[in-house]
Formats: sequence, C-alpha cells, structure tokens
Amino acid sequence: MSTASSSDTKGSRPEQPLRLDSVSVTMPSIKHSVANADALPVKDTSSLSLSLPIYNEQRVTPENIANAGSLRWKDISYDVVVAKDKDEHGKPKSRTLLSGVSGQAQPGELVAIMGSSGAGKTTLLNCLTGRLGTGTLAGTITLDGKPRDPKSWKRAMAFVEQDDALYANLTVTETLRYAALLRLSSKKYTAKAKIAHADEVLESLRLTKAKDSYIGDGLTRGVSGGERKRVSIGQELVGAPRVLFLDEPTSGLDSNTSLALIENLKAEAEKTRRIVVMTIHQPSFEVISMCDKVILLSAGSTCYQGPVDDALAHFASLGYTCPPRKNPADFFLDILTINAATHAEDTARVQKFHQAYRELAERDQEKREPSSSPSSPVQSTTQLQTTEVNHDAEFSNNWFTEARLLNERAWKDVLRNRAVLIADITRTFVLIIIMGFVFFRLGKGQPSIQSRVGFLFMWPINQFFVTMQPVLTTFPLERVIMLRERSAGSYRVSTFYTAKALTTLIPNLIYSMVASSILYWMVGLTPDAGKFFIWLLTNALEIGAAVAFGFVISSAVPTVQLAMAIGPLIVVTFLIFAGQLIATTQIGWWFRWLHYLSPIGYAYSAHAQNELAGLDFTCEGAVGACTQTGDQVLQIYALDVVSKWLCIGVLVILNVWWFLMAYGILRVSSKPKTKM
Ligand SMILES: Nc1ncnc2c1ncn2[C@@H]1O[C@H](COP(=O)(O)OP(=O)(O)OP(=O)(O)O)[C@@H](O)[C@H]1O
Repeated sequence: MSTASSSDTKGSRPEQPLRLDSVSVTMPSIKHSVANADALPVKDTSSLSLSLPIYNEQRVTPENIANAGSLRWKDISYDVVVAKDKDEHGKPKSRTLLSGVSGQAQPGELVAIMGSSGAGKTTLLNCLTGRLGTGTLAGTITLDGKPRDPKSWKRAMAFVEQDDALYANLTVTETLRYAALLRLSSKKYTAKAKIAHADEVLESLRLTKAKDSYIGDGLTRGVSGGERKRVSIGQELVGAPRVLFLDEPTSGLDSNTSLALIENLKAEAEKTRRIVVMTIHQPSFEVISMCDKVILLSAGSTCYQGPVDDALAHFASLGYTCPPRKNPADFFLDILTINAATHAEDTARVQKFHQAYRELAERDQEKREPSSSPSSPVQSTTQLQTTEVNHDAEFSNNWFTEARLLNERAWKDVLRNRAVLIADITRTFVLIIIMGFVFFRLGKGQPSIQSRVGFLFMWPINQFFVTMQPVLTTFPLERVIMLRERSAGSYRVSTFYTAKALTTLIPNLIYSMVASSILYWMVGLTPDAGKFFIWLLTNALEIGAAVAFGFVISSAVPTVQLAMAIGPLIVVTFLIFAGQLIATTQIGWWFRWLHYLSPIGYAYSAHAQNELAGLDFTCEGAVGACTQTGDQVLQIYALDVVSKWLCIGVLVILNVWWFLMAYGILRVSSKPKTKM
C-alpha cells in the first residue's frame, strides 16, 4: 500500500506484463574459463555490451528492458538490541531504527535517500542490500516481485561502500579488468569479452585519461579522489548488477567532482536501465536536480518519496514552502532535522510529515489498485526470472582460473610495491651485516660457546619477528578487499588464501635463504653440506610458521591495531619459553605447555643440535672448567630434550596446523553476511 510515490501518480513508467517470447537471449555455447584474453578465441563480445548489462549475461530487447521489474520494499522495520539500555527486568532493550518504511525504485531511476544525520539512511540502505548486523529485520523486499534470493541477490545487486578498498599498485584498467574476469561467468564469456566489457565500463565512467594510472595510497601518489570513487563504482558495475547501491558516494569530494560523479551515475542508470539507489548528505542544487526520486527520512520513517518538485509541492501543501533560490536539499534537511534545542517542536513537525506521507501513500495506493498491490505488478514481470537465471551460479570461474587470476593480481601488487621491496631487501642486508660482523668467524675457543648459542638463539627470534610483523599490517587491509569481493560472490576463500600465502611466503623464503646462507659462512658454523641443508630447512620451516601464525592472528582480529597489539605479545611469550631464557625444568607446569608451542624454541633447539652435536671446542680462553664438546653444551642448556628431527617434525606440524587454522578462521569470518 505505501509503495506509492508521486512518480507513480505521474505515471512516468507504466508497468506492463512482460512477454517472455520477446526476449532474445544470447548465450554463447562454447564453454571454457579463461583469463588470458589475447590467447583466446572471441566468443561473443557484443553480448556484454555496456548498454545491455541490466540482465547480466542475457540480451534483452529495449522494450523488454523498459518493462523490467522494480525493487520494492514494504513496511520495513529494523530493531537492534542495545546492550547498555535495560528494561525494568534488567534485560537489554531493543531500539527501533526504522519503522514502516515503504518505497520502490524503477529501472533506470537514480534514487537519493536523504535525511539528517541519524535519520536512518545507512540503515535503510543496509536493509535493502541485506548487509545487516545482528538486528531484526521485518517487512518485505522484492525484486521483480519476488523476495530476494540470498544466492542470486549477491550478484543481482552491487554495493559501493563509503570508503574505498582497492589494490594500490594496480592501474585503473587492471582493477576493472580483474573485477570483470573474476565476476563474470567464464561459462558464458571469453576472457576477451570480459575485458572488452571492463574497458567499456572504464570509458563510460570517463576514466580513459586515468586508465594507466596506479590507484595509489597514502605512500604512493595515484588517481584523484573522484577517479578513485569512480573506479570503486566501476568495479561493481563490471559485474553487471541490476541494482547499484551507493553509500554517500560524494562524501569527501568537492562540488564539481561530486557533480561529475552523479552525472555519470545518472547516465549509467539511464543507459543500462539499472536501478541506482544512493544515500547522500547535502547534495548541491545541480546534484539533487539530477535525481529522479528522493526518499526523505527522519527519525527512521519516511517523510516523503518521489521527484524533488513533487516533494516541494507536498511540503508546501503542508505549510512549509521552500524559499526562492534556496537549494531544495538544504530546505529538506532544515525541516526534517530534529534539533536538541527545539526537540518537542521538531518532533511534532516530523510526525506531521510521517502522517501526511502515510495518507498520501494510501490514497496513491487506492488509485493504483489493483495493479499496484505489492505483489501483483511484479508477478507479471517475474516470468522473466532473470535474476535466478543469470545470477545464481556459485562462482564465475573454476578453481584454477580463479587461483591464477588472484595470484597474478597479488604478484603484481607485491612486485610493484617498491617501498616495501626496498625496505625488505635493505632490512635483509642490514641484518646480514649486523649479525654477520657481530658474530663474525666465531672459532672453536671457549668464548665461542656462548657466542654460538647466542647466535643460534637470536637468528630464529629475528626471523620470526621480521617475517610475521608485515603480515600483521598488510593482511587485515587485504581482508577488507576480500570481504567486499566475496560479498559480490567473486571468488572462493581458498583461492584468495592460496594467492596470499604464496605471495607472502615466497619473498620471505628468498630473503631468509639468502641471509641464512651468507650468515652460515660469515659466522663460521660447521662447514658440512648436510648440516648446511638442515640449517636452511629449519629456517624455511620457521619462516612458514611465522607467516602462518601472522595469518592466524590477522584473520581472527578485525583491525591492524588489534593484530599489532596481540601479535608481538604472543611472540614475546614464544621467546620467553623458547628454552634459552629460562630452563624448561624451571618453568611451572601451568606454563610449561607454552614451551611446546614455541616455534622459536623448536628452531633454536634444531639449530643448536645441528651445530653443536659432535663439535669439539678448544680450551683457549677458558675461565674455570673447560667445556670440550658441543654435546656437553646441549646438555647444559637442555637443548637435546627433543631430538633435532622431532623439532623439525613439529615445525612441519605447526606450519600445517596454523595454515589450516588461518584458513578455517578466514572462511568463517569472511562468510558473506546477508540477511534477507
Ligand atoms: N547497531 C546499532 N545499534 C544501535 N544504534 C544504531 C545501530 N546502528 C545505527 N544505530 C543508530 O540508528 C540511527 C540511524 O543510523 P544510520 O547510520 O542509519 O543514520 P544515517 O542517517 O545514515 O546517519 P549519518 O548520515 O550520520 O551516517 C542512529 O541514531 C544510529 O546511532
């Protein structure tokens, strides 16, 4: 009943039953999944023409597109439990953020959700997208008259969040092309067709000038703020969604850039007949004039929905006239805001607006009966069932194609990150110089015993710290990108994880192998091929454990700050219980288990046994008793309690366990949370 708006009363787009026989569907028959466009035969690039993506992967004739179904929401309410507010029984109270909100958006429309801060704009957008927290959602939301299906909905819609999450070291073109390659079905399109589509999106978003620029970040200069936002939008558009949601797309942009962006969105909506719904704070006159419809919210309820001019006429009829030359957006905010100082007066006014809109919507509804009842118009269009036909595939590519694309993208990002590469290489050589010259050519005298043990303890600590620390700072940020791309159904967790693990492990292994090899000879450890190999193997396994452990922490916590607080704390614990600082026999039983979890301890013990077993020392420089063999040293430090091979075996187990554990945590924590 309350889905009516003045746009309906104007009859701007009558809904007509859709005849399925008039829809020409182009479904290329060759099935294969590919990434390298140049290596491929072209199947049907034209079928992905930008002007046709509304039905994602189907060709639809213009008149059928015009008849396509709408997005409708009816009596939406959303309640959350607020832990700190208690009722008379001491139970947490629930708070209603939205109540009785109804509305609709038609294909090709640009719809702006407006209201003062706290009015419920973002909450409504989240209800419509389905990306909700733990609250309770009531009401109905339909696309083509059918309730959203969680499986197909994530591909039928796209959500551009307020803050952008993009790979800094990819160019604009690469960002959009990877998005297309990952999101569009390989069963239906060749890589070439997908790339052509991405390039078309790039052009339509007027990004041609910036196509070869890197996205950039705080460290490296990249595209401008407006271009960055357009790339974020383009990334979603390449998936050819039917509905595009945007949360405050103009925030942080100057007025000209905002205007250009909204012009883009308007043109996009018109050209593709896509529904575009956005929240917007304080649009300029030009921006608000471009919106086909505004949804005005205050205190979690609708005050008006319809074209701007109709809204102005509606409020004028209630005694609130927009002064001449005043921006309607500012006027709406003025009359919809509830200020603390004039709370009672403002609340009464807003309630009057709620009531007036309810009555208007009911009248509108009656006029439109029976065709506009919430279910009937849409049932007529559901015959097409495009959403289900086109968006229901679990993933667009097979596992190997996905893994290859994600690896390619991740390697580009790693190898182009000059600052990090230079820092890592410098760090490796500084460590070689410091450690190598401090522990240079230790010899076999008595003082070399302490120095040897010191080096064999310091090196694993060093390796663990310098490897794990960068994982803690980079992984949570990439996880944000992954969560967003997974919400759009772009790929599996396993392929992302494989790419991330390889691009983290391989560089770290290279740095470690180079440093460990040089140091082995600089320090003067036993020149024996077998021992040298075990030294490298132990170091490699420790690097694996450090990366895996970094993944465990960063996939379990939501922010870099938390990861950085927890990570070093645990590593210091590993260090304390590694067996050098306190003898295992002196650790209380309640703490002793920590010793058996310490990868640093196992690496230290394996290194010590590898180096000291069978080694003879001279008594040169002895003060008091002379320790003549390495085996005696192992006994003094209790470093042979767990055998060398068992230490190596446990390092293998820790690698497998932590890599799997991180994967499990990531899988659970990255499950797209859609509430329908
Ligand atoms: N999970 C939550 N628990 C409790 N209150 C919430 C929760 N989420 C939102 N709110 C409250 O609901 C109201 C509407 O929030 P919402 O973010 O939708 O407002 P908004 O109109 O988007 O505001 P802004 O323009 O400032 O972003 C606010 O008062 C907010 O504090």
